[in-house]
Amino acid sequence: MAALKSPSDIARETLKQLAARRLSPTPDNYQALYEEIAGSASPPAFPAAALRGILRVMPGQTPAQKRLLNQLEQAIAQQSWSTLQSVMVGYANLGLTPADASLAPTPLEVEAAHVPQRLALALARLVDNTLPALGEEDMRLGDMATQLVGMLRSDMPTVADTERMLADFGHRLSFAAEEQGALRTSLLTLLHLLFENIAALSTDDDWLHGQVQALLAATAPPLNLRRLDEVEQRLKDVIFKQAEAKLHTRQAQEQMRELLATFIERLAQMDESSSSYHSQMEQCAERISQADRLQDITPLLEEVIRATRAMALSSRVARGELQDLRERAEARHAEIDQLRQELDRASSMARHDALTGSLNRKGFDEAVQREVARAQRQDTPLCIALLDVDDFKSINDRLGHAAGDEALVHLADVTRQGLRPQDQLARYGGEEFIIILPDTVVDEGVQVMRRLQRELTTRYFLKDGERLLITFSAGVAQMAGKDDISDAIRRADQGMYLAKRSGKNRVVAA
Ligand SMILES: Nc1nc2c(ncn2[C@@H]2O[C@H](COP(=O)(O)OP(=O)(O)OP(=O)(O)O)[C@@H](O)[C@H]2O)c(=O)[nH]1
Repeated sequence: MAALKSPSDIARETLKQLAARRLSPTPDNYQALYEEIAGSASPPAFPAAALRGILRVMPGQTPAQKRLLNQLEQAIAQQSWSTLQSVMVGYANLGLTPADASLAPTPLEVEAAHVPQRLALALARLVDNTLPALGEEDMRLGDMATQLVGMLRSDMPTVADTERMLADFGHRLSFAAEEQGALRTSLLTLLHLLFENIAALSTDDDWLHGQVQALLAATAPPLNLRRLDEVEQRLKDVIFKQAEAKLHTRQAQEQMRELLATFIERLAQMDESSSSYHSQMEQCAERISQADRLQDITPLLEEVIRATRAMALSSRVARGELQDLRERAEARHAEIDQLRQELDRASSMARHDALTGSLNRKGFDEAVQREVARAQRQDTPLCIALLDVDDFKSINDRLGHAAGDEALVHLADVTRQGLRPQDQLARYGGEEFIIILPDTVVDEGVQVMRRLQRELTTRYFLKDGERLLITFSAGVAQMAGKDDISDAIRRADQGMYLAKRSGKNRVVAA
């Protein structure tokens, strides 16, 4: 700008500049501008010392704050008012305008704004696992879960989205869970009413009454699958007993009716034949008393013999009919026995092994199907371990079959206690057990089995004061991809066979 001589020119120019620079017309601004235009005052010194003092107390914990502190240091070093200005604006905008290009988040900030992948996947699994328990009544909840799981399994889900969607889902879930709780309670109430009703119908049957009382006790919360299994079995017994009682009553009534009808008919016949027999006898006796000659008596005697034979025949027929009735009653008895055997077969189809309380083959088949589906849905590993007690025959031979049974119960107890709640133990054959290990890779599965072996060395099986060490050989196999589970079981079996062959009390990964 050319030097201006007259003060009025300088004053005019100062007013123009105030407007041009959009500065407030304060006395300070006017004076500073006037001196600048007149060239009379030197530019103010840069307050580096004061700014350094401020620098020392400025916060610098977060990555963004550290970056701004660096800029402030540079501004002081370069005595740059514009850098200083951008630092101050940066501080003022911290947390307000992350989208501002000058405040673009650093990689660390980006990471902090996203949910770590492992946590996101664990959350997705948690949401997935809650759904079966909630039924399918609430479609909206299902949709929300699908969206939430989809977001959690996407690339870098943000904390903000996760927080918002989890809060919405949690809100809806609390309603659904409350509803499920109420449903459960009212179903249980209905079940109890049903049981009480059965009890009321069978006041004269002590056995049935006892069973119903046991059912009522077994269906009191907390419930679990095993107790429900017992309930199922008891209920089958009760139903059978009811059916049997009904059948018995009907058969007994029928037999009574038949017997009564036959009896009356026989009685009438007997009465008829015996009264005609009697009158015939009386007539014969009369005629015999009047007969003087033997040849007159002979035909009368023949008549007596004929009448007596007819009488005997009619009694034989009556006896035959009664015999036939008895045979029919026995045949019905055999039918009832057959029904009872069928019930026993049906009961053995329940899910648990009666001796050890672990799952039986049917229970295992159901459980493994569930776990395979879950592993495939969630893309998690699944292991199968097959174990067979070593030299079990010698325990039986030496201590008896009952002691062998107790040893199996001991092994099942120790095994169950050494496993996680989500692992499942099943009795696969006589002294052979199978374990489902969800979320487990083969090396971990082998470790689990070795830990069980160690556990058995510290917890002896005690029989009549004798401490017996029970050992087992095991094979462990991991289900691969979309494998058929029977492949994994077959491999585990091969592993177990190898463990036996290589000296027993071993675990082999297959
Ligand atoms: N007490 C009892 N014994 C059973 C039961 N189921 C099977 N067994 C017996 O278990 C024994 C298994 O014998 P083996 O197959 O020769 O096996 P082992 O003696 O354990 O020999 P290795 O398997 O080679 O270690 C047989 O004698 C069966 O009768 C059961 O429920 N209770």
